[in-house]
Amino acid sequence: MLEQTIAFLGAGNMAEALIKGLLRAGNAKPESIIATGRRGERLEMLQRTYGVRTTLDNLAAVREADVVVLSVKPQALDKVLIQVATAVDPRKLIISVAAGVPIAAMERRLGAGARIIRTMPNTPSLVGMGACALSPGEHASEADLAVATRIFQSVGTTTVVDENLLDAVTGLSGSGPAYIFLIIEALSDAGVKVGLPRYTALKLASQTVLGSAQLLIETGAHPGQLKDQVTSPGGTAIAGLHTLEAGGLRTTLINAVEAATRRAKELGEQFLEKS
Ligand SMILES: NC(=O)C1=CN([C@@H]2O[C@H](COP(=O)(O)OP(=O)(O)OC[C@H]3O[C@@H](n4cnc5c(N)ncnc54)[C@H](OP(=O)(O)O)[C@@H]3O)[C@@H](O)[C@H]2O)C=CC1
Ligand SMILES: O=C(O)[C@@H]1CCC=N1
Repeated sequence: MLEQTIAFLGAGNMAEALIKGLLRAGNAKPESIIATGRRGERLEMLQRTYGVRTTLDNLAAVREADVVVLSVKPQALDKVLIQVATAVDPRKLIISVAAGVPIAAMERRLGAGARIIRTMPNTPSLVGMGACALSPGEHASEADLAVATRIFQSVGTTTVVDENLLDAVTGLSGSGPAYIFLIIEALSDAGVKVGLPRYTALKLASQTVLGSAQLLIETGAHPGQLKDQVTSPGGTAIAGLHTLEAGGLRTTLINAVEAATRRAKELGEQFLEKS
């Protein structure tokens, strides 16, 4: 159980996933969580559902908190940092989930000694299956990293990476759920095309993605080896794979991750230009 009071500035999708995970894992008490936002009705819903404290006042939340999670959109972050900077001191740990925004840019607003950990989680955190990478800033201690790791381990797996790799993480696992949902939707459409009822197709497509990932993780085998196990000589899978290769699926996925990584860098540059 974390003893700290944790404030989530901007209680949207990511913050809710983390709040839910922390409570479900028994890692935090509802009364030690404060969620902020702009809309009263959203905050009321969070209070009703999770029993957490809420406020429209970011500054008041930061004053009370030991750990501050910056969970607004990158475009809204600068304004929030300016708003709360006077209440941030070296006793508080700052955790950012904002895509693209560099630690140095946040330090510029919060003071050079600020203890910051920049992270990149993803939305499967909502069901405890997230993948999060964390990058500690210069002034964050080992204990800070342990606290942040504990928070994100409540909703999935964690990895520590150098900050210069976080945009790549954003392109791969941060944005990745969107790619996978598109693939599942497309596979379901394909199932319907070959005659399956929609519900059956969606169920089979989702379980195939889940099961394949689980098989890969549990066996530790190379994906190529597992692919070969599905692929009989002259069989059905190789016919499908040939079509995917002809359609450039690998290149398309590589291009997608590269484009999302580039976009994360752009968001960081835009933040630096404006701040
Ligand atoms: N969604 C994802 O897949 C991922 C998102 N992230 C990062 O997480 C962060 C949040 O994203 P996400 O949760 O999806 O976005 P949401 O839009 O769901 O949440 C952002 C929340 O911030 C609130 N907000 C906006 N301005 C302020 C303000 N000035 N003070 C307090 N609250 C404010 C919004 O309230 P209102 O609705 O009232 O405006 C909203 O509830 C982003 O920085 C994003 O880069 C990281 C990994 C994955
Ligand atoms: O699209 C976005 O900006 C966010 C960041 C990572 C995933 N979604």
